[in-house]
Amino acid sequence: MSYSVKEIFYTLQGEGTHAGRPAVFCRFSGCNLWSGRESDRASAVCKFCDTDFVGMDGELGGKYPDSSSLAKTIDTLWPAAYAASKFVVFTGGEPLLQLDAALIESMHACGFEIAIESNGTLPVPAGVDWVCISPKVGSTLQVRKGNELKVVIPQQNQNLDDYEPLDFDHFYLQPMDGPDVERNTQRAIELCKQRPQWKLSLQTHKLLQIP
Ligand SMILES: C[S@@+](CC[C@H](N)C(=O)[O-])C[C@H]1O[C@@H](n2cnc3c(N)ncnc32)[C@H](O)[C@@H]1O
Ligand SMILES: Nc1nc2[nH]cc(C(=O)O)c2c(=O)[nH]1
Ligand code: SF4
Ligand SMILES: [Mg+2]
Repeated sequence: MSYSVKEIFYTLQGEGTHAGRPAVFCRFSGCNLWSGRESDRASAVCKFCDTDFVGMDGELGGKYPDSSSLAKTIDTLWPAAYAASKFVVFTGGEPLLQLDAALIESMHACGFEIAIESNGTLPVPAGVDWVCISPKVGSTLQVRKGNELKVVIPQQNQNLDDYEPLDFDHFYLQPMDGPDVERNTQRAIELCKQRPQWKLSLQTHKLLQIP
């Protein structure tokens, strides 16, 4: 199968458990919860997205004809002398619309540990090494276990009680970026203190002004 990729870049993971860890990000085009068009945002299931995932016009974006060509391109961004710590994050858009067994196999063959950032509405294929799920109110959460659950707050009609029984190793509250980010951050801090099952996840790449 071919893959539609918006961009591929090497940076530090900004969020969650692996914040600060060098990673190649592969951002797939397209999402099942928003078209990516501003004119559709108000009527989308997910209305607060901070990301342009439309088209294939970013750095190293394009249509990759097969898994080995995509894996090879991702591998070129990793410093060759440090092959033991190869780490790729598949995101989007929604990566589980495209990530399949062939690409997982090709990434492992290149020596990569594989992480995903997903909205949790689609099944996770076998072989993914780190599963981060960020549920969206108004969508049906299919993935109920994984490594980290990263809930963006606040969302209308959100109830953290719905998430606390799920089978994740880490529970994060991430303040929604936008005009109210400071207020949302204070709210996240208060909620973590009230419900210490949760930890704070900041989007450190934005604070650092790196990709
Ligand atoms: C752009 S999404 C792509 C992956 C996947 N579609 C998902 O939603 O998890 C990557 C991460 O950014 C988070 N995110 C998106 N918009 C945000 C915003 N305005 N403020 C804080 N986090 C945001 C998402 O919840 C998700 O954890
Ligand atoms: N540095 C950095 N860390 C990230 N963690 C999750 C991201 C995403 O957009 O999925 C992201 C991103 O876009 N950049
Ligand atoms: S599900 Fe993820 S990629 Fe899709 S619109 Fe929401 S935050 Fe953006
Ligand atoms: Mg991002």
